[in-house]
Amino acid sequence: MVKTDIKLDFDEEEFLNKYENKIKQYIKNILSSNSINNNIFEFDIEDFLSSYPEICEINDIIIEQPTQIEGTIFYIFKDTYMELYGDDEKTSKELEKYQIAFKKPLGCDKKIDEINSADINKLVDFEGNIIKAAKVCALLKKACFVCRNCGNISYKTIHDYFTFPKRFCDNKNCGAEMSLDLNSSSYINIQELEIQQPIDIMKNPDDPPRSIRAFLENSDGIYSGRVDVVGTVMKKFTKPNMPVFEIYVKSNHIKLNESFQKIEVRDIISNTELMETMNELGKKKNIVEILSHYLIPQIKGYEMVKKSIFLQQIKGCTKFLPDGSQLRKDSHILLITDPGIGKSTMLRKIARLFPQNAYASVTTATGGGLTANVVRESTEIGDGWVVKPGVFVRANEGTACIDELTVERNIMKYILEAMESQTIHINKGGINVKLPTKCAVLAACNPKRGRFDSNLGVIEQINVPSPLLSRFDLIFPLKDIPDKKRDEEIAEHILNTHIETATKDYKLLSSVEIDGITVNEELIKNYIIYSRTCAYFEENHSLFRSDTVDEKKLKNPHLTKSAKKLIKNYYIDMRKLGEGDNPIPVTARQLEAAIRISEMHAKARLSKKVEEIDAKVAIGIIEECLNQVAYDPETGKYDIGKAMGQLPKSKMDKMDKIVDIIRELQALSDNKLAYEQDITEKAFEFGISEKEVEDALEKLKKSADIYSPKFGYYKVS
Ligand SMILES: Nc1ncnc2c1ncn2[C@@H]1O[C@H](COP(=O)(O)OP(=O)(O)OP(=O)(O)O)[C@@H](O)[C@H]1O
Repeated sequence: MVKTDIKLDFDEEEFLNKYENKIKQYIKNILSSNSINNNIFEFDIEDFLSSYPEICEINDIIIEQPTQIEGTIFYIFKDTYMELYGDDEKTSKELEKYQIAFKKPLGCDKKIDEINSADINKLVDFEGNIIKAAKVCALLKKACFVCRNCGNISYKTIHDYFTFPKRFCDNKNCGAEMSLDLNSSSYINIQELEIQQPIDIMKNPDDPPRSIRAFLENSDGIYSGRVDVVGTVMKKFTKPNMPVFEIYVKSNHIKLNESFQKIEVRDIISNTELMETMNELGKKKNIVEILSHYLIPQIKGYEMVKKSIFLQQIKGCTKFLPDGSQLRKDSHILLITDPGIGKSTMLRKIARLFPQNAYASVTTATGGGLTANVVRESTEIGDGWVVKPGVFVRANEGTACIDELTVERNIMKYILEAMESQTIHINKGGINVKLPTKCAVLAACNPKRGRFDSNLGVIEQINVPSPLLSRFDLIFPLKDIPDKKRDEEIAEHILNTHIETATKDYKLLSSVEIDGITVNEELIKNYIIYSRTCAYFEENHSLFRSDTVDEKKLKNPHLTKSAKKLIKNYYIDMRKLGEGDNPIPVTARQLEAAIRISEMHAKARLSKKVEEIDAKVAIGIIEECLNQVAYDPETGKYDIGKAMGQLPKSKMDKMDKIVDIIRELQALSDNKLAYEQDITEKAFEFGISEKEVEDALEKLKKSADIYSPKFGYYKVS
């Protein structure tokens, strides 16, 4: 008879009579075929019941009394282990470090906002996003007690973290209080987490999501991601001498959720009819335009922007270099919009499309809120330093929708790393960790002066430093220019949207028939997942059915010779325009953007190759962008500097000219200073207006190329 070290309120004798042999046989089978990781023996309830369906009631017993059953099963495990591998003192002591973790219990999955006091001491299974993670600490798990009176030694498993363990000698004629021998006790890793209800599984996504504190035993350190947790609901006094408790979850089985696409794709490839529908859709001409149009039905117009956003959701091809590093497949898009044209509506719509898509408005989030924060907060264990994943981390594998984007230089490097290498390194407060940010960025902001001015460079109109600006594949200025026809269309659209949402008689916002196929938001989402993961390559199906998807084996479309030729010729022709003293029209970044967008378009057509049509569309989108942000009306030429963060070359030339004028005037004057009036007059001879002189002097002072030792006078630095 085994004796657990916990006061039992269940009949262990009866439990063992009924189940011990089958549990022992199950453990023996597992031990002989698997190694034990991390000192955790995972008791897979679902797997156990598949071998012993006749005792399915054991699942409910475990759910109702997990702590007691964990103790009993541990001692059965210990007996079995020693039967198999020897029962010497050393093995017995070694085994003290082991733990039992329950996984895949049946019928106890809950949403975080459903976990309450009725679940105390019961097993629950829930999923959520890690919003806070403390550093890994050591927990006294198996306390060793020694009786100073009679020398008796005994062990006690610690389940309740918030009461320090005590023990009295269980020798008959002793009963003295035992003392804790910390050196002979055994410890395990423990990490405190805060896990939040995912919005996509909330009844009302607009409610504030609830979170719960979880203590993860045997943690290797997990700081972000969506996780499945199996644990026991515990209670902790909130205040001494008050019978009021806070609830938390103690767990030793947490699993990073499978990648979202994988779960969705598995549902899709098991639905032959759905796949046939989508393969039919993929064959339609202009399928990309059609689906892009219906992606954000509540916003009228901006078809090119919607197409780019639709393609961004599909993502480029998964490619690895020989050293295993991955080429960025995400396209980042920046919308610079006049007020009130619908950017927030677009971003929120995309953020709600998939669980991996996340929304943040920089006016509320700090820089760390975008990448990750390491802050000191009240924690139950550890020294208070916690990691709080930001929107780029929460959007891993999805899209980070960043509204009101403004970036101060001091946080730029973090965002640059997140967007380019798609990871962020954290090393603060004793926490040193790398978090994945494999997300596309869909950012939007208003121009500083309220309206976008095509004569000015982008960098002059928004608060985004140039190194960051050059990471965006596409920059679209959306201007609110009064236009009778367009205003009528938008007014009609907004009014109809309001009528439909009031009468619930959806037309604009509902599904649309395409050659007998009903296309609604659900189908578009499935289509995006189907094309993004290249599940239309049948040879990929086996990958998605396996436990882990080896992305290196994933089949992707690749550039055909004709597509490659088209992109290369476009790039070379554009570069020719920058020869001599002309501004540089495009750089290699636009070349890579063209490759990524071509791949997205090919996948959006469910094509197994990236063909000329895809390259043409990609070049068209990039040219549309360049026309709006890189075209310099003054010179009539493309100047990528105007778009990607430098001043237009025409403006730079004028500023250089003004510095030359100051230098000349300095040399001619007694006080070696150039008077502003003289600078303006001289500049006028070169066609530089007074306003341009004023702006240039301001910029030159800011960049310390010149300085003003006396009001109205300037000197070259
Ligand atoms: N082209 C459009 N089609 C349909 N609705 C539109 C359009 N433009 C604006 N709206 C409506 O106008 C309102 C303002 O939109 P939204 O808040 O997204 O604008 P915004 O660009 O974020 O404004 P701001 O830049 O000032 O924050 C929304 O209700 C939106 O539906």
